[in-house]
Amino acid sequence: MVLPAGLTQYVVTGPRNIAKVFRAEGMHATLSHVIAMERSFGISPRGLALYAADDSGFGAQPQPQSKVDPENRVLYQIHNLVNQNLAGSSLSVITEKFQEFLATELSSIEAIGPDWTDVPDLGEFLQVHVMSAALKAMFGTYILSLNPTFIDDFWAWNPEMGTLFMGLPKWLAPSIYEKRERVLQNIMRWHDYAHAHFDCHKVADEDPAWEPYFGSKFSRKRQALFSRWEAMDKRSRAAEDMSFIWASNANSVGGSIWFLLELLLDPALQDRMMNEFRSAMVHPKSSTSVPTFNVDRLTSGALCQSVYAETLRLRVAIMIGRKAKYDMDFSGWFVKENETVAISNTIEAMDTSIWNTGTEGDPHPLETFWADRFLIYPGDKTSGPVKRQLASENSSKETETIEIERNDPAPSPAPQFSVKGVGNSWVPFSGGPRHCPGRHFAKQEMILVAAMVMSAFEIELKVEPGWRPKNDTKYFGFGTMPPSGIIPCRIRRRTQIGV
Ligand code: HEM
Repeated sequence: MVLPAGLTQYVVTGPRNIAKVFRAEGMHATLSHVIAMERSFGISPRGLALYAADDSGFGAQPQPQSKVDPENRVLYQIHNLVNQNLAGSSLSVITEKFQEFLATELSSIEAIGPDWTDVPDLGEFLQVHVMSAALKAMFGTYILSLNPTFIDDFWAWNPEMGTLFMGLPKWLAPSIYEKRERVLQNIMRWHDYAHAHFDCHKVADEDPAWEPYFGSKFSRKRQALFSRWEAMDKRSRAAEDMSFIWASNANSVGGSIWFLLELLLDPALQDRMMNEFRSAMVHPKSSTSVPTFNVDRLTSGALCQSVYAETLRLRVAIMIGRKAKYDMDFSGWFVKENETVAISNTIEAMDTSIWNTGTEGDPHPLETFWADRFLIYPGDKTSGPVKRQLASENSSKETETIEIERNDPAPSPAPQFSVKGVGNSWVPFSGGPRHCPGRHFAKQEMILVAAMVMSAFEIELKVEPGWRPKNDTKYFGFGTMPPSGIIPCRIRRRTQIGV
């Protein structure tokens, strides 16, 4: 495996071994987070020293051998803050604002009216509008109004994130470092302005849930937390926010592009999906404005969830690193204390001994997208994510314990979404104490984007018959791989929303 100098790792495979890695007690997170902060996000030397000194782990209690002052548990404290605020009522505010901004953004694209308009690249169209709405929801409107090129600058730097991580020196690629610098300078400009106009410590119940300077209360809490450490100078605060903006946008926007593409490539799937979208639609203010949705209803739709899960199964390729705290046994393979291991979500996602690959008459190889892979149809033993033989083993175990009451209602004919039996094989968000804290928002964002765009617009891809997009493997190992190349299409506004 190609790694930055000094890092060697073993790749751990199989659900039982994956579960062992995710269990907190035997594993540290690796240095890769600190390496990324230095190389990809350009943290200052002082900030880097603060991060590198944090050997306390991600548990609520610091590691017993940890030497860092509990006050300086920077990695744990930032992780914890994100985890607490990207769930529950704090997340609801952000999601609400995301919908509001995306609806306004899509409603006001003047170039697209009732007649077809050529759009050179669907990917770029979504990168601009989805990122704009997500940034404003999370961080307020000034981050963009002060930096009109922010979104272009971000997407110009994004493909180089991995190259920087691998340690490419500045003298060999000064232009890549300039791209990184532009994003950092944009964030610093926004931080200066926001701090000059609003007190980031205003995070009490009576303080606004959202304002235009910092955006969400969560964003203010981040700034207030950073201000506790002297070493978190201007550049380090900007680098930390840049890492967050990357973690959220590079992954979710790529996922949103794929979700929408799968619908556009399959008209029958599109019809089925529109039914789920319509049942969760909150009617728009006017016949041409973009509708918003009841997010809980929308994201609990069985087909929506299956398409979302299948999209991430196929399009996310991440290497999740951990370091052994003591000698460990993985099904007869031994890893010594302090050696590093990695999990590849792609290896697990392609394991034919675990996953359902369809039937002889209706095959669905794991390399291909199957919208129904995560759906269990009542009475159909060939359905569901788990390979048939394993599924019947699981269900015979269940029938031993579940007694059916005589008056039980007949089973619903509707399919149910399920990840039962593939929990440690579907791991695009990692797991254990470092489970991606943005996973709830990522799911909402991807499904909302498809629902809002498809309800407001008709889109026709301008591609050769039989064209299938491919993953851009430049991003392999770093998260969601967007489709490679451009996706020309034409778009027009629906005259009747959602129909
Ligand atoms: C499809 C979308 C996404 C995927 C596949 C994804 C995946 C991941 C993975 C695999 C990790 C590393 C966990 C580890 O080291 O074990 C991670 C970390 C992280 N993700 Fe996500 N993510 C996504 C969306 C988001 C979103 C939308 C946000 C924020 C709104 C977010 C915020 C973060 C943060 C802050 C971390 C670092 C956590 C820490 O160091 O404690 N992610 N993500």
